[in-house]
Amino acid sequence: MIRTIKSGEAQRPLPPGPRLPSPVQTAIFTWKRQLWASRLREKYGDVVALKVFPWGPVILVFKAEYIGAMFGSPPSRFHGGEGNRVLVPVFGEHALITSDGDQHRRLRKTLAPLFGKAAVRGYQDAVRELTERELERWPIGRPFKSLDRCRVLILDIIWRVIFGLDDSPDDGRLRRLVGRLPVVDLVILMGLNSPRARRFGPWRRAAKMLDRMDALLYEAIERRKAAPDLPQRTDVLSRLISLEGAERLRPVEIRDQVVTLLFAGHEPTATALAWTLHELARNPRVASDATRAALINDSAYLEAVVKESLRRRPAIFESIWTLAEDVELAGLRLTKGATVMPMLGVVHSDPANYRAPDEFRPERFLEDEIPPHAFIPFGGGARRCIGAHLSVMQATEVLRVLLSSRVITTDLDKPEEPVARNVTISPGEGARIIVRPLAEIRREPS
Ligand code: HEM
Repeated sequence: MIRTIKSGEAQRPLPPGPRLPSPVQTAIFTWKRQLWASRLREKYGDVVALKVFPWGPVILVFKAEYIGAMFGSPPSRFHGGEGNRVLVPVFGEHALITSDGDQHRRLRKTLAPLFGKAAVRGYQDAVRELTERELERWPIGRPFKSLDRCRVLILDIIWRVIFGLDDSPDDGRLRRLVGRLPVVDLVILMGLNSPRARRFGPWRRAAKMLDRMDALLYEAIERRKAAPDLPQRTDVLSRLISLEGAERLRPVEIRDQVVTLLFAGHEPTATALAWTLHELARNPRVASDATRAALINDSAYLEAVVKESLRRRPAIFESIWTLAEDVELAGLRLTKGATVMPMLGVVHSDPANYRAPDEFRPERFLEDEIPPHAFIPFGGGARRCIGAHLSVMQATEVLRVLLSSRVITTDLDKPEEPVARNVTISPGEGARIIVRPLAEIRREPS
């Protein structure tokens, strides 16, 4: 299904695709890719070519089987780091997400244990404590955008995971700055990549904020290096600082990993959690089963709710990889240098993979057999999301705390429109919900 071919054997023109001018394709892809992807598949098949700025030729892959073959490829065939070059001005040259080859392998080996299942269990109590604290701030009985509150909560959690309980005083300056940085905005990212644009308007402001963030971050690294309790600390920063021998990281490498984990860990997780609340507010039967599960500590059902939400409402719709050699994929010959995007979100709504894919039915993750490579919200292969366990655990714990004391509904009649917001696909109204105490609902006559 996929094999390397000799240079020069690759096919021109590209696989089939629309003939619209590149700026039009860029605009539709940037803002409406979710809707467009299904139509493109219907019209052109399982592998489609587009022309999208800043990548140029882009190959979209829709079929689980082909995407599975890509995930099974050696990392030398597809370069995820090259596909993510646009992130370099923010995440840095040495970040896991912008690296390929030996650097990527080495960083992955270092970082993966910090986010494995065992390590993630160690963060569970912190997630519960921070959720309880955050829920006190949620209004009762009136609608609000839960996405905004999920962002605050998830930043609290990821902050605690990375920095631990920080007793060194920097007056919260770094934290406030990170909360305000607009750097995962695609337009800002593109401008930051251009030395000319960096001198003007919003890009100049973003570049200055980044410089300020770096200065505070390097100060935090130095302070932590000198902390007397460094050997006992279990937070990610302390563990990165304490690495020794061949694993030792330079300050710039520590900086790049911390920034990556902060930003890559924040927005997608907050968006995924908000989508889960959006779905629960519209599916009273599932919400009631989930409440029962929260009250009797049935983690399996709560986790199935989280997975079903990741399936039905994928926060990240595609991976972005660069083809590092000429290959033949599904009989099509593709040229080295092309950008190839496994369309994760399309696989999740494919009737070939799921019965009644538009239904929100967590039971499918407990009862049905999910075909290989059909559930891929975190990508796969050598570039699979390093925060996958952490994200699922966080959302499961948030549901456990939330649903054991509160009920969620909404005042909107229709599901919210999915909108492309930076790198994520998020609910158009910010996942507007109404929260009421569970005790109050239970007293109401049925
Ligand atoms: C629901 C939440 C999340 C979703 C949907 C998500 C999704 C993804 C996807 C699809 C990729 C693969 C990109 C590719 O194929 O190149 C990825 C990579 C990555 N994610 Fe996540 N992510 C989430 C949460 C997190 C969290 C909590 C962290 C960190 C604590 C994180 C850190 C990363 C990093 C560092 C990579 C790059 C991995 C590599 O290149 O080797 N993500 N994520």
